[in-house]
Amino acid sequence: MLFETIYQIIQSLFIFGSSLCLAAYPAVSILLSKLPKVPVILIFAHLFLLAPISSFCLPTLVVFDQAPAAAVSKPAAAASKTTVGPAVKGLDQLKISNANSAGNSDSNASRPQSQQGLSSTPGTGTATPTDSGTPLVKTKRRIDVAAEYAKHQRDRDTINLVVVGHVDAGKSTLMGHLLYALGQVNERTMRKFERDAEKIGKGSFAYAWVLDETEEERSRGVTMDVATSSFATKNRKFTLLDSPGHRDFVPNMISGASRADVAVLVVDASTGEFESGFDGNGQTREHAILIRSLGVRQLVVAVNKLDCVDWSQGRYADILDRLLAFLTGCGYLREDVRFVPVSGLKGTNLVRRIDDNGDSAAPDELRSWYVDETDATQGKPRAGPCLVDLLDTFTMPERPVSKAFRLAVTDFFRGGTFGSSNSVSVSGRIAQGHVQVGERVVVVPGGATGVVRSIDVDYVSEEWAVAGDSVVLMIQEVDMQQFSIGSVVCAGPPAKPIAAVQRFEAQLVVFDPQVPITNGFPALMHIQSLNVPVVVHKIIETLDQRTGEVVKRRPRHIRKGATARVEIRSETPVCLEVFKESKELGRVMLRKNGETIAAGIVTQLFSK
Ligand SMILES: Nc1nc2c(ncn2[C@@H]2O[C@H](COP(=O)(O)OP(=O)(O)OP(=O)(O)O)[C@@H](O)[C@H]2O)c(=O)[nH]1
Repeated sequence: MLFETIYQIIQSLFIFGSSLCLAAYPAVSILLSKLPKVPVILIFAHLFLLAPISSFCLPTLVVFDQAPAAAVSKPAAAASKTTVGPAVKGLDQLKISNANSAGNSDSNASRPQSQQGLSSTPGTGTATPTDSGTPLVKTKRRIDVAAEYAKHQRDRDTINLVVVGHVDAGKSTLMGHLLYALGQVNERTMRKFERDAEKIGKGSFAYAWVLDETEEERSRGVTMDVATSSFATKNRKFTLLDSPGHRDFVPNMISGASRADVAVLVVDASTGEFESGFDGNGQTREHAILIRSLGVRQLVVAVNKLDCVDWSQGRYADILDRLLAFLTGCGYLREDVRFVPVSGLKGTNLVRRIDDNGDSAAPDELRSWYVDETDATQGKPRAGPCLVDLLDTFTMPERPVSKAFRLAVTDFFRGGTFGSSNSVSVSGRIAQGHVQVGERVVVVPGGATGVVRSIDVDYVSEEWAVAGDSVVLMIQEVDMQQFSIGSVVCAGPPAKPIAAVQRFEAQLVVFDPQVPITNGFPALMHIQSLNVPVVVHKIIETLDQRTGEVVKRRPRHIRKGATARVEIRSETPVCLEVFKESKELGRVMLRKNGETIAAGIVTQLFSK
């Protein structure tokens, strides 16, 4: 304070002196002109000296007039344009924020400070310190993802569609042909698939090659892992998950199905083939039960290879009756299940109706009976809907966007599009919530944190993603060893991450195990993409499936088809949610000796 006062007095004296000199200058110069011997140069030198000093003093005075607090409370737009030194408290903070919004600084600077990420919320676009305290997150402005999603929901919402069915039912051929007919595969590629498939004696698999991409799958003519693709119909966008039908690959099929909203169940209508998929241990039954247990409600049944039975209406009707009885018995609603007669190989009834404006090559047998009943009542029968028509009417499932972010990891690998060695790319479907670039996330189990550096949604780079999106997140500042299949990436603090437990209670529906389930029964538990050994530690009680009332307490075993409450223990920590909190992360499936024996929901978690 004292220094300031003295400094101000000196400045005032200088200003007063220089003003006096200026005012007196004309009179003095006349006087000097009469006295040529006086050293005029000295007087001019004095004036020149005073001028710069006073021009320096004036702004300095203005700065000291402003209290530091006033500078902080100024809007950021004004503050970011002021080139005042770092001594002015508060402005250095703004500079960090602006520097962090590289490439976005213009738009950021013009917004009020409250919107510039100056809040202390982690991962919200501020200079978030790392463990070592250094600013880490080079984020863009914080996006209100829920609001953005609400605005663009219709344009961007994608339905995850899984294709299931018994081995060789024709799933890959059907979907490969559909993708080709929708223009997702170009002519040249298709002709190449045909030539190459022909060369190895697998000509009939050419369309399947669109989805079966590995050499082993192609040479064996068997899908082994889930293939992902995408396509759009008039009103819907789909992420397609083509799953394997062979019983050896059911775990892969579960991994695909656990990401699905809706399904196409493909059945082979040819003589004897429908029966081998449906009766006994066929995968038609197992897949239908599995996807229902995983939460899939809406189903299109593609009755395929009808060309092999001359498009027989009787065969179609028989398959429809048998499947409908079975499907409604295992929890599907009649109105959520639709049937369509098709040939994946010939491309019949896939993307066009078989009436006049549609497929001119459609067989007359099919034309004769496959009519749309609603139009028939108006006296002008037209062909029934094709596969794409039915896909187009799937109801968009609700996305739990407002819940805390959770992504169950399906796959992970070091680095990513930026080739950064200290980052890990993880793929999976967002089970709930949303995420954006720059956000801090936590990996469970383990609790390691990292920062989302990039997001790919269906192979397109995006700033944010929401529940239901199939994504690849590149996460920085986290070690690859922190991840495993089944890890769950969660919103960072202060949000509560998912629990990782080794003991929990579940309500199971038991299918048809070879050996009855008793206390201490070992099994393999599937949750999302994770398979983990567990033990049914204790059967608590059996329940009435319809009313939920207790039938028997502490029974010795669980009968086929019964519902029971059990305690399950796992060898390693598993990320789980109680079903009523999260439908996606609260479902479990038990398998034993390659057979699905039970499916259910998590009802309680125990920390120890
Ligand atoms: N005639 C006829 N053959 C078909 C039809 N659809 C598929 N196929 C044949 O059935 C065989 C198996 O087809 P895929 O598409 O590989 O069957 P898939 O269900 O995907 O097999 P997996 O995934 O390994 O279970 C191939 O030889 C196809 O050409 C059809 O509509 N009609």
